[in-house]
Amino acid sequence: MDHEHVVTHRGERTGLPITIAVHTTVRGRSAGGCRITTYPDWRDAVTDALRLSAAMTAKCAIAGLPLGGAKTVVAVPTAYEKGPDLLHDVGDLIASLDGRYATGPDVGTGPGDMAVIAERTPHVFCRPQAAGGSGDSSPHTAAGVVAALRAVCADRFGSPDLGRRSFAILGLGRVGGHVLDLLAATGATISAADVDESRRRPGVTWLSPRQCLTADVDVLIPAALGGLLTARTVPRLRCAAIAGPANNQLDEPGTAGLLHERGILWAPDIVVSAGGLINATAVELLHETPAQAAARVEAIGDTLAAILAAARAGGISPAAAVQ
Ligand SMILES: NC(=O)c1ccc[n+]([C@@H]2O[C@H](COP(=O)([O-])OP(=O)(O)OC[C@H]3O[C@@H](n4cnc5c(N)ncnc54)[C@H](O)[C@@H]3O)[C@@H](O)[C@H]2O)c1
Repeated sequence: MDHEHVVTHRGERTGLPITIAVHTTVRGRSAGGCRITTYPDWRDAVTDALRLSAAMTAKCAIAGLPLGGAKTVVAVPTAYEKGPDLLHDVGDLIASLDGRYATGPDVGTGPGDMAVIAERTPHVFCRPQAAGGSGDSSPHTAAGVVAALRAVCADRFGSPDLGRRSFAILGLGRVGGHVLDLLAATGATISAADVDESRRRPGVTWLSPRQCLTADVDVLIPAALGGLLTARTVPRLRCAAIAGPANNQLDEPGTAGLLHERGILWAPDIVVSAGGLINATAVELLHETPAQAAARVEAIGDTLAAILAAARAGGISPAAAVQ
């Protein structure tokens, strides 16, 4: 057993199976989001909690946070509408761990849900600012992405100057929209796509999602869904580098090798996407000032630069270097 503590509990109000997996608290208390979604069987949710909590340990360590990894996973029936009862069940189970674990948003939960969980336990991060939390994480995630883009451009093109480069942003949601604003301020050449046409922006070349994925640009920025880099899509790519906030961009780990063989620099999403987590946990769990938290987010650039340098020196992919 790799994990320090795993508990599956039937919620007293809802009867739904809630699993909390604490991977480790060796580096500090554990943190990780609360995922509420459907699974074929509740045991699959337990398996997911084990996998996701171990991944959180790696994410916190790479981000330089003195925290361990953990995760809450709740398996709900199809079309289930969550309400305060379920969130209070989750809060009670977190409270039973006496501060060893703090939760935040994940698939199926958002900052508003964190405020409801906080009615049962203080061990919550990423609540809305009005509820005493650090608020929307997406501007901080975007700041981390831009720090990562500078490191990518320095490594791939010999200069961190973003204004001289072209970018294609796939997904103009909360994070993608902020990244676009930050890049536009540098004078960079930007194209973008979103399935939602209402996200179209003036001054930006608008593409279909398919065109965006294969755009002839310096850097592709995946900012929508994961799983877009596959054995089928990699041969069609025309970008020189890829770095973005979307989680789980590779369909499977071996795809990093395909990108490396094609000479496309892929910055691991576990590093690039960490800004929101870093800011929220630094401010709410480690009680740092906003300036200290911002410095941690900015350090994503230094962390990635070191990974890219190690990859270059070893002739291996950045994904292999981050292992
Ligand atoms: N919000 C954060 O702080 C944060 C932190 C870490 C990682 N991420 C990851 O970054 C990604 C974006 O997060 P977000 O918070 O901006 O989400 P969001 O839902 O606000 O935005 C996603 C955008 O992608 C668009 N989209 C969906 N499918 C698409 C497709 N096939 N082609 C083109 N566009 C498509 C949606 O219309 C939407 O505008 C997600 O993968 C998320 O898990 C977000």
